[in-house]
Amino acid sequence: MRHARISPLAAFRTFWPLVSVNRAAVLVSAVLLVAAAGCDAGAIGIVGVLTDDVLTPGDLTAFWGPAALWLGLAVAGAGASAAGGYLAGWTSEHFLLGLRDRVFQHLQAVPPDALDRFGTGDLVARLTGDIETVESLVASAPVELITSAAGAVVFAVAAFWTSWQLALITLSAAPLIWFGARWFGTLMRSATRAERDSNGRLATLLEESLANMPLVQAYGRQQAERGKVHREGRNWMRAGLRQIRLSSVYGPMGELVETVSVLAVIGAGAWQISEHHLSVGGLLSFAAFLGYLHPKLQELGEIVVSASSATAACERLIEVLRTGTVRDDAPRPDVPPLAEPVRGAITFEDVGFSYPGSGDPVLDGVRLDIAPGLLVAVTGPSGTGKSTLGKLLLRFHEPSRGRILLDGRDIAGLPVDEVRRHITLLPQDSMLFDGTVRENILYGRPDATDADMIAAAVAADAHGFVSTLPDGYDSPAGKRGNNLSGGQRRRIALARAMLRTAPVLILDEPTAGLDDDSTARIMAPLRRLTAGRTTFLITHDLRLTAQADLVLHLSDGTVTMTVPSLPARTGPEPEPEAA
Ligand SMILES: Nc1ncnc2c1ncn2[C@@H]1O[C@H](COP(=O)(O)OP(=O)(O)OP(=O)(O)O)[C@@H](O)[C@H]1O
Repeated sequence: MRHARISPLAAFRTFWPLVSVNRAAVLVSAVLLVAAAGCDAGAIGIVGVLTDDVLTPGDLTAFWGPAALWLGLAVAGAGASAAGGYLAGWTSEHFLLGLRDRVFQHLQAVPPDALDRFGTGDLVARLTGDIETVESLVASAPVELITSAAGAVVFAVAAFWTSWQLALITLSAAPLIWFGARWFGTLMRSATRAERDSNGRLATLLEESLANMPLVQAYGRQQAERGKVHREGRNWMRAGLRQIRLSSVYGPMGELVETVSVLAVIGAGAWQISEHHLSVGGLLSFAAFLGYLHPKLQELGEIVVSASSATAACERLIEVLRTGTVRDDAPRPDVPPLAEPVRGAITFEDVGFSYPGSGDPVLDGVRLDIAPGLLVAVTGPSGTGKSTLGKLLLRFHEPSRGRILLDGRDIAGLPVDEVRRHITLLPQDSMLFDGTVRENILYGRPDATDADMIAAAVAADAHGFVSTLPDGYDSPAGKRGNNLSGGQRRRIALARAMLRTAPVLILDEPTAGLDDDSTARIMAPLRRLTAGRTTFLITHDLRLTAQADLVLHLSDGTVTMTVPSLPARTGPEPEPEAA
């Protein structure tokens, strides 16, 4: 798979405006770090003075002035370095937090199926490792670049001031370091891209394998799963080793260049001293400047290398940010806001839909007119578009043609949040969170009172079993609700849906996977939930179809509508269990 390639500068321009960074903090930290480098340079200059004025003549009285100045510079340098370093770190951490929030916010607006192509583990890798790498390029690298470049300039000027001939010899290595860094940067970038992609694939594999552990163990497939994890782990290791090989060559190559340059300086310095163009103190100062200048040049080279390799992570994040979100323009002026209370009348006007990238229409010219409060069973063979109908209602996707109306308003012209506020989805998978039972029920309406919550649990036939849990509503549901049985999870999900007061309901196979007893237990709560709400009940279960006011049968993209032979909502509404 080919990836869009971007330069470090383009990556910086993409990500820098995404997060509001405290620019004053960036500037102050850079100034402080440059000041620290200035103090170091000043202190080194004093080495030469001490050598020539104190050590060579053996004059202790000349020691105290330069010594006090050196100490003062050391204290000021340490203070500036500590404050500048902290401020730079503070900016980086805030940038990281802001960028992760921003990318996560984008993901929340992407239709759920569009996220599937990444895989959960890979998305986690992008939101953690890749974001940190982007931070290193966009927030940390500019400060490092400014301070290293300023440090290099300060020490280079000081070196020129001491001996311009020796300084020229030293700086002749700079172009070598620069081109070397560019070349290594290109190699590191492709190595990093391979490493990040492999990391994402391994994370997805691990996530899937761990989530499916009951199946893996029950089918005795542990060895096969171990094999898959090992193979992907080996790919990751190889990609990591390629990075290590490159960086282990880059460091020593820089040191080699430095050694050659130092030897040349010592030789030329010795010749200058013999010609009386330079004092021993001057050569010592120069050597000390060199000791500081070379690391700065090396740092600049490393910034070039790591900036190039960081673009690989930038590309992976840009892929996420370019994944299309649900269109949520400003409300269309021709669509008046919904009149409260929303009744839940649903109309499909000649609706057609194809998934992006697949030519065949899933729905083709669907026309429906559903009066408020009707229970509509949606049936049809697998893959005929029953769930797709619900996704269009929730605006996870937009119809390719036609319109969907809620109480006569085109939902495409209303804010997405407004549409979803009036629709409750009860997905096939109960989707509980790792919190308490209370938190899971209140997810439907966080500001509901305890009395409302308990009333919803009673109506969902959940109150009885919740009361027997050790901590009642404060008992942990476990990861994905694992502390509860399948039927109990379903009833908690029902209570959560009950708490929402939305007039439209989408139930996706509410009895799938439940045995007869559990199905029988949720029938009455289901009828209470659907009462008075326009309900789309996606189901293959004939017991549920028989309860409906209308049955929609999907086939070949079109819909036929029938009235079930057994009229449904007749007879008294079943009473909820006693609280
Ligand atoms: N995200 C997607 N991208 C591409 N095609 C999709 C996507 N989701 C579903 N489809 C295709 O659209 C068609 C309708 O899918 P949908 O899930 O709506 O069917 P369904 O009637 O609900 O099936 P089932 O009864 O098996 O749940 C199927 O052919 C499916 O392969």
